[in-house]
Amino acid sequence: MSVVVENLIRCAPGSERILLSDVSLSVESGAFVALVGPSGAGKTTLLRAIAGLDKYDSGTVSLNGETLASIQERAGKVGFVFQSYALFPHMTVARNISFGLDVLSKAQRPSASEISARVQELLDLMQIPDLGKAYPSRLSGGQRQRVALARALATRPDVLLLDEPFGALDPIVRRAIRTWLRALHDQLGLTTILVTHDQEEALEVADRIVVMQHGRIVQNASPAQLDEAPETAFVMEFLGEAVSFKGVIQADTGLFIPDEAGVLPFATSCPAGPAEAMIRPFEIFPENAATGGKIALVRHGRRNGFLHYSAQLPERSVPVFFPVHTKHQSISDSCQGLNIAEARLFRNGQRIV
Ligand SMILES: Nc1ncnc2c1ncn2[C@@H]1O[C@H](COP(=O)(O)OP(=O)(O)OP(=O)(O)O)[C@@H](O)[C@H]1O
Repeated sequence: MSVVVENLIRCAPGSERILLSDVSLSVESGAFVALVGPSGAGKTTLLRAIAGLDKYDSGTVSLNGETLASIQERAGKVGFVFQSYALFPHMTVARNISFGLDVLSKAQRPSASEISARVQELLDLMQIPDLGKAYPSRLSGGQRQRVALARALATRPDVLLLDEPFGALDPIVRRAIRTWLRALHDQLGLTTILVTHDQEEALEVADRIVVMQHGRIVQNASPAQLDEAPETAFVMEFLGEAVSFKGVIQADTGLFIPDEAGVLPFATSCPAGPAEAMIRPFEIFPENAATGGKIALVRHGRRNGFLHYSAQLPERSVPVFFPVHTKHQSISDSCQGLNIAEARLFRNGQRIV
């Protein structure tokens, strides 16, 4: 089921403060979209608007081309899960899962035996087949979140909205559960929108990443496009560690000339003028690595699949990462200059092309 948001505007109740500023977003049926951005960017506000939980001042939200104005109309089509598991502590796991079905009107409600079969099917799907009779207090964080997901899926929604569902889980469980969630999304043919603070999580599970800032969408792209061509310096920094070098693009030579000594110029087809080159530490290449070079390379250790070094420039040191399979011996303790030709170029915070 596709989700289309058009020109959504929402002000804080009773004030002029804009929470969503003309937001438009189109999510294809079957897509897995991650909404990312700094705290207060408007991610939850947008998700709640899509869920029909909050009113907005203008704009439309449609599901499969149909504008739906209230949560009642959306019940069953949209399932949502929040960070706080919000399970009812006095109900068993099975009752928690069937809650959305139990509260349906008599005409809509499946029979008791259909409900219990559905609950068991969901417990199996969530890989917690034996927990139906347990109470939430007995469950681990990961199990509770699976129950919350099962509850959201009980009405067989087409759209799944997730607001930081894994925020409270430890990193190992978090990694396992997100891989499993992506498989579940594919298996059930859902359209999923996930709000997350974890950029790595977003890049790993989503087909598209929507970056929000100040109540607006600043970029909506595939993970590869976002990495290759971030629209703004903010997006570049937000999605991972980045090093910035100020400089100027020369009209006559077509070279970006960095201000700092020890950083090598590189050719660009971008228009001349002042610019900022931004690059990931693993894209920086120490040129003419040799003992006795001008720039010392200091090893710090190994993290996230990279050997972490810093290059000691005259005014500051900058991180330089090498893939872990790089042989120690082949990394010299100094170099003649840093090659930053892989950098993206920005002017006034906007990428120049
Ligand atoms: N009902 C409300 N009344 C007034 N301000 C609100 C209301 N709901 C949200 N806000 C404000 O709107 C802004 C966006 O909030 P929102 O929760 O959508 O951000 P977010 O991107 O989800 O942030 P986080 O990552 O911290 O959850 C915040 O500044 C928040 O204080």
